[in-house]
Amino acid sequence: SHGWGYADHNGPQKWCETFPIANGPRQSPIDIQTTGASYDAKLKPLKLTYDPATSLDILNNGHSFQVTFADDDDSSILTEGPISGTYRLKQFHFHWGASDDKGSEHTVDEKCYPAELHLVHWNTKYPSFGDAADKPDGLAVVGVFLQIGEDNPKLQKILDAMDAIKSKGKQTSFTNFDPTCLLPKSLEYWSYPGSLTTPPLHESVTWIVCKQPISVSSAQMKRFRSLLFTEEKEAACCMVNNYRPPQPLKDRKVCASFK
Ligand SMILES: NS(=O)(=O)c1ccc(C(=O)NCc2ccc(F)cc2)cc1
Ligand SMILES: [Zn+2]
Repeated sequence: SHGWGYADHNGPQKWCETFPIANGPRQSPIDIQTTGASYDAKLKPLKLTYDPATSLDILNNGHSFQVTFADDDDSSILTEGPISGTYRLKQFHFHWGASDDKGSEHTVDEKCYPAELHLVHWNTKYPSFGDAADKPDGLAVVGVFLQIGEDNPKLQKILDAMDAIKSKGKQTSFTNFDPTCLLPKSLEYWSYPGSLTTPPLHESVTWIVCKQPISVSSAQMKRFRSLLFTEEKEAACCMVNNYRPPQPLKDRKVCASFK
């Protein structure tokens, strides 16, 4: 199993052997040091316009599970915020830990959350996601932290679909889902120039990390952890700790949309 993963033999500490950009100047995630983030009055509020008709299916890709969207028109888009132009929603996915004390990719003053949601968008100045994915202004990912609290009813449809995508490569229809329901009440955010947090680690992402988390219960987190990294025919390995640790900030500034 030569492919990258999250185990000791193929995990984040090894990715630089195949993807040297892993040690590049604008890698993600990072630890967001709140006192170092500067309020930028020029930053606009995020504008997320999603059409539930664009949701297609849910897939276990062996690294996470993702809900994929039709992106052949401007039905589900991100505009305003720190970006210029229009970015189309391609997919969303999560990262999480083996226990509630870890799992997020970004951290806030070294605080970890049990999970992090990523809504992945690509810049329509390029013809497709694949074309945008390696351009410095190609992608914009909205990150939302999950914190342990009450059962989150908005996750129910996702959790119910998990039984059908337990192992790597499994996929099932997932229609009429509006990811707006996964966003926190406040869309105040931090933003910084970064990268994909998994190989190929392209430095093409404008990161937009929401300050306010959404809730998930411990029981719901246990269901995330029942997914498998492995294919049906392989020895089962639970999908947990599928997160990259924070990377050096280097010569970057984090800006804040709020005081
Ligand atoms: N965790 S994250 O939000 O930073 C993230 C988002 C998307 C991808 C991705 O699409 N990878 C496959 C891929 C990458 C480049 C391509 F050109 C084609 C497919 C990876 C990581
Ligand atoms: Zn991600």
